[in-house]
Parts: sequence; C-alpha cells; structure tokens
Amino acid sequence: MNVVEMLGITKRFPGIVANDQIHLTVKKGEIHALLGENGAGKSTLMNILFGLYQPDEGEIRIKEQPVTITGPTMANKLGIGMVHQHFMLVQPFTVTENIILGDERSKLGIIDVKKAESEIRRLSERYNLKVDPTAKISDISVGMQQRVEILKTLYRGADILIFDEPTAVLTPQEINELMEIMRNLVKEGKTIIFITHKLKEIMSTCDRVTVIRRGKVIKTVDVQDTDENQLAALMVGREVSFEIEKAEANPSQTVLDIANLVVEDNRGVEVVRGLNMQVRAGEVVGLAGVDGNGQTELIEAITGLRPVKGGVIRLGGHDVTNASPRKVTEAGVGHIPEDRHKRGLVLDFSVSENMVLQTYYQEPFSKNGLIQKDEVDKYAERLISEFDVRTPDKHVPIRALSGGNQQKAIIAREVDRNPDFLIAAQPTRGLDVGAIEFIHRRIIEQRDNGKAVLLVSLELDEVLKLSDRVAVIYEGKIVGWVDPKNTSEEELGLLMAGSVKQQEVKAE
Ligand SMILES: Nc1ncnc2c1ncn2[C@@H]1O[C@H](COP(=O)(O)OP(=O)(O)OP(=O)(O)O)[C@@H](O)[C@H]1O
Repeated sequence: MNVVEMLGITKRFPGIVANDQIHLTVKKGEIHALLGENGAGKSTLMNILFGLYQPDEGEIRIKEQPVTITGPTMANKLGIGMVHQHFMLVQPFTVTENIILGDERSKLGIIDVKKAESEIRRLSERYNLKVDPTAKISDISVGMQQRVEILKTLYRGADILIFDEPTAVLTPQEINELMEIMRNLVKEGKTIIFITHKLKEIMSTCDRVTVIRRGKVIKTVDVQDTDENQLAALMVGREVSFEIEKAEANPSQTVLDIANLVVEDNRGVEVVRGLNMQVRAGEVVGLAGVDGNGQTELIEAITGLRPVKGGVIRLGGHDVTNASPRKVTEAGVGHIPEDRHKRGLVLDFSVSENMVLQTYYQEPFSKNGLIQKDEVDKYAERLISEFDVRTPDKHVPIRALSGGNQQKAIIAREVDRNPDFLIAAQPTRGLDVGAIEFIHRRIIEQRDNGKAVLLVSLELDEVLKLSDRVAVIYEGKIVGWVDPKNTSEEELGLLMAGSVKQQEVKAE
C-alpha cells in the first residue's frame, strides 16, 4: 500500500518555484530517502505534507484517501509526525514540557507530569535516545535537542515519520544508533521519509530514494540498484569528488594560544577544565570529541560569548581573555558557529544585512555614521555569487533561505573577511555534497594563505581529511593529539570515548 502519495505538487514563493509538479509515493514500511542539493525543495515538500504550507497545485493522498492537510494538528491526526531540521522547541521549558506541549493528555484539567516523564523515560530507553526529561532545553546540547524532537513524534504515536536531516547533529555512534532505531520502527510497521545529505546513510538504511533538483523530481531509484557516485551525480548534475586535495601544511607562528582554560556551562558546572592548546598559522587543527565534552563552551569562550573563569587566551600574542565579541572579531577571528540560528544570523534581517553583521560600522559600509546601503548590497551580491548562495534576492529575510543556503551565507561572510584565525564549527552541517566539496576547498585555501584554522566537527571523516593535526577533547581537556594521516575513524572514535590508549604527536 502507498501510505503517502503526493501528486503534481507545486509550491511557489516570491521569485522561486520551490516545488514544481513533484510526484512522490511512499510505500508502507519503507524508509524512503529524499535527496537533493541545498534549496532543491525537500523541506518545502515535507512542510506541505505536515500541513505547514498549502500547495498551490496538486493532490495528497494518505493511506489511499485524498486529504487536505490544513495544519500540523491535522497531520498528527493522520499519523504524520515530523522532526524538523531546525528545532521547534521552547527554550525555557523542560524536555518533558516540550514533548507534551500540545498533547497534554490531562485528566480533569490536571496534567500528570510525572506520568508523562516516566513515559518519556520508557521511550527514550526503548529507542536509546538518551535525554534527561527534567532538563531545560536551553541547558542541553544541540544533539540532545534533536533527540527531544524525535521523542516528540514517538510520544504522539505517529506511524508516518518525517525526519528532516536528523543525523546532521549526531556523532557517528549516535548515527548508527539512530539508523538502528529507524530500522526497528519500520519493522513495527511504521514508514519513514528521511531527508539526508549523507549518501552513506542512504546506502546503509534506505529502501528507495527520490532525487530532487531545483524543485523537480529527477528520479526515484531502488537503493540496491545504485551507488554513492550515481546518487551524487543525479543530485548535483555533475561528478563530485569525495577526496580533499591538499599539499603538506607549512605551519609557522602560533596564532591561538590557550593555557589552563576553565569555563563553566549555563548551570555553573566547569565543562572546560584546565585546557591547553595551540593553533599555528598555516595549519588546520581538528578538534574531535563526543558532543558535550566542552567544545561548545570552549568556542564561546574564545569568541567572547561566554566568560572565562580561569586561564588565558592569546591571539597573535595579545591577551583576549574575556574580551568582548567585537574586540575578538577585530583581533582577527572568524567564526562559523555550530548553531547558525542562535549565533550566526539575524533571521529577520535581509541576506544583505546579514553579510555585514560584524562590519556594518566600518568603511565602506558606513560613512559619517550612516549605513551605505548600496555598498552593502554590492558586497552581498558578490558573496552570493561567489559562494553560490541560492536566494531569490538579496533583500529577502534570510529566514526564507533553505538551511543549507543560510549556512553558505555564514561561511561566505566569515571566510571573506579573511581572518587570521578561523573557527569552523560544524561548517558543512546540512550542506549537499557539491557545497561540501566547495567549502572544504575554501578552508584549505585559508590554510595555504597562512591562516590558522580550528575545525570542530562531528564528522570524523571530515576531521581526518581536512586537519593537519587533531586534538581530542574529553571532559573539558585535550587528552591527546593524533596525526590524521595514520589514524582511522575507529581509533579516533575510541579516543573520543575516553579510551586510555593515546598517541602523542609533538607540535614542533
Ligand atoms: N517561507 C519561504 N519563503 C520564501 N522562500 C522560501 C520559503 N521556504 C523556502 N523557500 C525557498 O524555497 C526553496 C526550497 O527551499 P527548501 O528549504 O525546501 O530546500 P531544501 O531542499 O530543504 O534545502 P536544504 O538542503 O538546504 O535544507 C529555496 O530557494 C528557499 O529559499
């Protein structure tokens, strides 16, 4: 049985046809991947299925019945649940409060939070989605917030689950666990539509894949009849190289120098605990660690977003400990943040305005205290074209761009400022394979131009391929340095999990 049929779906936004006569059929009990480059229209199509947008044309059938999905409540009633690419969580609420929000199951008007909590504990154990039901959303990591989103749909008992890039924020181990969870879910008769940019995940877990390019369906194929190269080519319309070409690094003076750094998290717990590290000009240092070992707080401390409790941070020989974000930026730091909505963009500002968030007060963007709109627009136009940011126009609010294109906009802004020290946290999260290839080249280019780069990524193959040295962070300390040339993903994974076997490479 086809549980989902989307027939001739068209959705237009000002200046763009996001979905153009799309046909998608999903069979009961399959894992159906949606693959397409950034801005291809995948999220739009799923937002239509979840009732968040109304299509301009086309018909939807759920379990062979024609339906009009007027909103998420209606979608829930039809058994459709969605895990969004950008979290839809209320920050000051607890995990439990977020999960039961809108589905309170009250008795005589009284909500039994304890009961909900134990149900959530049961679900989280059963599906191995570890979260503390009593924790506040604002206190938990991006990875954990994702798990809450997944639990939310499970709590509502959905049987058609839409996962919009759920693995982008997970560690390799967590991804394997999630793939296992997905396989279990389909065994129990659930159906999954899975948006991902990771071809490996499609090959290992999905039954069929529909490829979308620029709003149109290119093809639906059985996973057993295809391979990663063919999928990449179908998706971007050209061959894609998965290898990173780079020469030997030629590191020189120390740019970032951190000594005995101590930083607390939001709850006042020390999560960076006497950390020491250096990054030199002309090298990419990878920081590898399981999410939640202090890497977020470390970056926030370096960039002036979080107070430093102890220790010293030096940039180019200058003490920038507890300096303001503006001072740090002016000292030559570029920052691609891990949470692009919270730290990277002002969503209601235009694409142009977002391109000058740190530089608007400087020449040529400002003169005599007045913003020079033409200069800002000219600059934005150049970045949009150089970094292939797909947007209908530079004046639309950046909120309207697809996730991957928002990411490309941030990278364009940060790399183009040509900072002496670039922090790239999850730089390719949510990007398609073509865009990843491009971004990797730009990062290596920065290195080859004598800049220092700190790469923080949960993608171990990315860390190993891009970095010249890899620091392993565990419980707030650097517990070892490895040479990526002779370290496997498995070995790195073990070190990240706190294994005692550590291999030291000396920084000359
Ligand atoms: N609310 C909106 N208003 C205007 N344009 C929009 C809106 N939502 C999406 N778009 C546009 O529709 C196109 C498709 O976006 P969509 O988010 O569906 O892409 P996607 O395939 O999910 O991309 P990604 O892989 O980057 O997440 C993009 O060009 C985007 O700018």
